[in-house]
Amino acid sequence: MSTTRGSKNVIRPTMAARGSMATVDPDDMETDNATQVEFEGLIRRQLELLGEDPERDGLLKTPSRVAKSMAWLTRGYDLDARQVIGDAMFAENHENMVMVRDIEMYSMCEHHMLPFFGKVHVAYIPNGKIVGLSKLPRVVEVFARRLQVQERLGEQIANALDEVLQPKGVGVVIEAVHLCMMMRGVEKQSSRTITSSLRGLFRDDSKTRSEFLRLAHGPSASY
Ligand SMILES: Nc1nc2c(ncn2[C@@H]2O[C@H](COP(=O)(O)OP(=O)(O)OP(=O)(O)O)[C@@H](O)[C@H]2O)c(=O)[nH]1
Ligand SMILES: [Zn+2]
Repeated sequence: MSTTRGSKNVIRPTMAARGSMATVDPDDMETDNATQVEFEGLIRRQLELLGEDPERDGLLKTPSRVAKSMAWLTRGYDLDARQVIGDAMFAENHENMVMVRDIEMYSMCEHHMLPFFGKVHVAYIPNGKIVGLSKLPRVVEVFARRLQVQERLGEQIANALDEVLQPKGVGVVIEAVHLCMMMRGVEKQSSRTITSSLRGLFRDDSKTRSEFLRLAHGPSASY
């Protein structure tokens, strides 16, 4: 389950941003100076090609802001699902479905590098061990924070949970809107894309599949 960008020169998030995603300052990005300078140069050139003046006051810090922002938005390349789950797996004989639904997700489509975002519903049936609930949204982050397509995002989440938890089944449903279909191109404002990735009993057992899809698509609770 190799998930890193490798050793190439890339703008990268800090160790803190990789390990503890909830608390890190998005501006707190580490990178080697040469990579940062090169990236900022590209953004400055992009501004010029857009007919802008990169020296005007409002744009002076934009290349550096964009570099930090992109490092943050793609930090999933430096994360690994197995590491994120760590040892938060506990022996437990729970034989029914466990589901965390309505997990907020922000990603970027690899075709236009525009955001797509929405909700992810993740469920599994344990096989002798359960996982810390917070780890399911963390695994979503590992794969969402990259250049993606929605279908692959769901498959990668399902594969990672299947591999690490070895459960009786896994189900992942993603409901998302794509800005590349809203603010440009076909300009459809209310269409949503729904994908599902099913493994084990979720794929092979119709009752399990129905229960999962009913729970995933049912109304959200309001607390
Ligand atoms: N399957 C899939 N397609 C996506 C996703 N995100 C964006 N796309 C699509 O990628 C396709 C790229 O098509 P192209 O014809 O190469 O690009 P384009 O001319 O910009 O396409 P339009 O968006 O139709 O203007 C578009 O149909 C997008 O809607 C995704 O997550 N999954
Ligand atoms: Zn797109």
